[in-house]
Amino acid sequence: MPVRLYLNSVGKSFTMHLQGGTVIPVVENVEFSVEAGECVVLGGPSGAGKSSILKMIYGNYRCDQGQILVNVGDEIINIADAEPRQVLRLRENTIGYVSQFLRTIPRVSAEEVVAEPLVAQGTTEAEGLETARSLLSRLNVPERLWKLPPATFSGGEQQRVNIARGFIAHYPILLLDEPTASLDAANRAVVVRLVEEKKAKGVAMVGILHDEDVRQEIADRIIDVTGFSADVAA
Ligand SMILES: Nc1ncnc2c1ncn2[C@@H]1O[C@H](COP(=O)(O)OP(=O)(O)OP(=O)(O)O)[C@@H](O)[C@H]1O
Repeated sequence: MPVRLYLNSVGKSFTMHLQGGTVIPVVENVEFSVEAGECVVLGGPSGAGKSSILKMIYGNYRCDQGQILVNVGDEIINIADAEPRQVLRLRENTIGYVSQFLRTIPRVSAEEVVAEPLVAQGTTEAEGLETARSLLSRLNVPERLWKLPPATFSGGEQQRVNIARGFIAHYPILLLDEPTASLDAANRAVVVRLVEEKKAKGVAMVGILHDEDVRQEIADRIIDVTGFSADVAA
């Protein structure tokens, strides 16, 4: 299977400018690749750097060292030195992010919120909404809510709207940031199936999943981030 994502000697530290420039080293020499159709789960204790690695891949955090290479058609792009405009383009067509938290936009209905990334990729509005409704239904979001803005939804309902939004579009690379946290068993099982469907389509995934059962079901490989610890004492 072709490699879709390759992290080469990636390192990250935070400089706390308001605390006299204290430097907090997080990870160094992070090295792994993810193939099409594979789900790699980042493991290790709290504070080991799992979220930081995911955020660097998504271009939210700059990495200080190394390369984060993604395959885009015939091109290889290094996210570590990509321009912000290039990062935004990657987020439209190449890298998706499924997280627990929904940023609600006032007056936009749940089905439109979900359909938006697919419509942005060129699908018609009608088809986007139809796919959105089918995902909302699979994730057990009650039909009476589909035309309402999610701002007033319960925490769990908002989370499921966000999961539907994260899975709807076609990205060759998908980042999973605790997508099953606080879901009930039925909806966890739906997420597991959605991940399996993405694998079958050749999507390369990197995830943070604390739920042991879900991890067992979807992880093809677990990478312990502790091995990349940049602890100054080490
Ligand atoms: N924006 C930031 N500014 C300063 N320090 C940060 C920032 N983000 C993360 N860190 C620090 O980097 C280290 C790794 O954090 P990170 O969130 O990546 O760990 P994690 O393995 O995902 O932890 P958890 O499982 O608890 O979410 C922590 O010591 C954290 O305090």
